[in-house]
Amino acid sequence: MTTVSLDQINSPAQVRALTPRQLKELAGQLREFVLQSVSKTGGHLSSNLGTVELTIALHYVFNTPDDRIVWDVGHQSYPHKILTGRREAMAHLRQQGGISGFPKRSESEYDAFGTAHSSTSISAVLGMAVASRNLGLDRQHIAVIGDGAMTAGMAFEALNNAGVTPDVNVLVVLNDNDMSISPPVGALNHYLARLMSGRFYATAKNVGRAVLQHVPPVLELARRFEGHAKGMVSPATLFEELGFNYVGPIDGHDLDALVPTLENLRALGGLQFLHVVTKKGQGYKLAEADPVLYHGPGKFDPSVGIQKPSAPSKQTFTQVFGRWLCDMAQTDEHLVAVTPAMREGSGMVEFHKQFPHRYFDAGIAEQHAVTFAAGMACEGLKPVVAIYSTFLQRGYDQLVHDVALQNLDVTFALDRAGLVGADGATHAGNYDIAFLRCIPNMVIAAPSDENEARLLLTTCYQYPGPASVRYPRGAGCGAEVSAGLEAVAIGKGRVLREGSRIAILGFGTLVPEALKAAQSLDATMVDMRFVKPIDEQLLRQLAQTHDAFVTIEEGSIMGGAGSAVLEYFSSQELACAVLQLGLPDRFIDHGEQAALLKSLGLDALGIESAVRARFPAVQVHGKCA
Ligand SMILES: Cc1ncc(C[n+]2csc(CCOP(=O)(O)OP(=O)(O)O)c2C)c(N)n1
Ligand SMILES: CC(=O)[C@@H](O)[C@H](O)COP(=O)(O)O
Ligand SMILES: [Mg+2]
Repeated sequence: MTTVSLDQINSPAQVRALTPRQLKELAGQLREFVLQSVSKTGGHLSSNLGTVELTIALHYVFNTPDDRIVWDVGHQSYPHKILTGRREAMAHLRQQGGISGFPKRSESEYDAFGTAHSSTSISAVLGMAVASRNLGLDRQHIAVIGDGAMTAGMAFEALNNAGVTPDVNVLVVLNDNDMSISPPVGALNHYLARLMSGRFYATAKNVGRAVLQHVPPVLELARRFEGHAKGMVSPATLFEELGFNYVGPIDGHDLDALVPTLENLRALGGLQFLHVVTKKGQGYKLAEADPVLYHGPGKFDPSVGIQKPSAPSKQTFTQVFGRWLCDMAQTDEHLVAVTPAMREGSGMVEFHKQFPHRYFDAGIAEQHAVTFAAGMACEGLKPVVAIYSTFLQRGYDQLVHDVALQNLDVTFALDRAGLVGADGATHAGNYDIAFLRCIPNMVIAAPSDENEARLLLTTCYQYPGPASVRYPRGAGCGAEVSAGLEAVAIGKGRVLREGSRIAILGFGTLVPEALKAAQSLDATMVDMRFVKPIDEQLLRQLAQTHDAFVTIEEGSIMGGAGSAVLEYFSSQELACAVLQLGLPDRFIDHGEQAALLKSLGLDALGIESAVRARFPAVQVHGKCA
């Protein structure tokens, strides 16, 4: 028998031509390739090591791309990318101009649906399945969803809808590795653990394999659904109650179990639910031992694993928040903190350790997290919801209807505001200023550096209503952070530099770059601190002494802080020229944050030249004539 080589596999059709033994060889090579490749580029490692066999089995059994596979979150889709013609492109994964870290329809016909925000897969495949049914197309639709992603309400909304949708082929593959990014939370996790435990798992694995070998598959499954082989499957699981045929749990690393089971399910069609058990980090001992650390590492040497940096690096905004949270919690016993499944990314590991009873991981459930905080605020607790800007999009109605409308005292720590780098457009926090500004009662703070972040967190926390503090991924200019818990006046900016004719109004962490430009232009530079309420008094004063304004923010220009300035001037019938700098009206793909900002003209030089181009008198004379 010939040996298979991953180098020669460029499409699933080639996978389908392999023998069972060759499929196993391929799995070994694919896993090694994923490890080597991610160690060079950085990316989501543990989840991908865990989906190698499942990916091979799915492409082997199903007729992709005609059959549709939707990868939930999509952070586990690297083996799929490699088998669908993107092996070489993996060298530029998540880099500017390179392929995305998530499935993307424009990238490949095999990427049936763009994902990255979790728990969308079942809704998407249900929609596709209805379309196939209505268009008379005979195809399969598969959602691969993790146990973490399964905790979101949206996944259950889709199951609920699917259960009463006639004549659709939907296979949900629950990839249960007993991990979210952090250890999983919630009662569903306990339920899945019960399904997996004891005799059910052992029996399904051993007896199931024997039966599948000796009994015609379709017949065997039909028998099971009639209840004649109930010892092999869990009786009346939640998923069966919702209208699916539940099969499993089976070992998701065992191709001999996966392939025939999937073949059976394909033959059956209709609503199928397959529970597979995998290990996050499978095959790389260090990741198996610490799947959290290896969830989304940067570059590392796989022979030694991730090492602690030798030199201390700059403090990130996330770390500033994490320290502030612990310090504030020490002084105020009413403080409670909520995360929708992002403990590590939001800097809450230490808070969880120190205040376990005041820490709440709501699961991947942003909507619930926001309203849960609202409920606590009603009763006198002071919740801090730490949430990525992009994920707050999921909790928008809850923010408007449950928090702001009732003017409840909830503080939102909005991490990953602005461009996020390697995750790209799906994760960019570009819209929060625009979507928060229009909500009555909201206070919106945009700190310009690390120390300002601490000051504004305290200020917003002390404000007895809904307030948000937005800060970006990574470090800022490296400002020293005071140890105190001082507050500043709400809605007041600070003048950093007095110049003439042109005033630059900075909102957030582009202020240091804008200040450099202001120096070259001899412009006034203001750190506005707040987008809402905006410092009207200062704007009025500046309007009397300046001819032109420049606003700058790491957020969408449309509806952003610059728009707030324009709205104020217009309401006062002040005819000031305003140049709005920020993020343009298009999605910005992955790439290194600083390089992307530069390419958008949002570094000091870019700001300066935009100002000179718009207000040419400055260029000629150094300032407006
Ligand atoms: C709406 C949303 N909230 C949070 C996240 C961040 N996130 C990405 S992967 C992940 C954990 C997913 O767990 P699971 O589905 O079990 O996949 P695993 O990582 O175990 O492979 C989280 C919380 C997200 N992508 N989307
Ligand atoms: C897939 C996903 O949503 C997360 O893993 C995300 O990539 C984390 O981003 P950070 O690295 O910015 O925490
Ligand atoms: Mg998981």
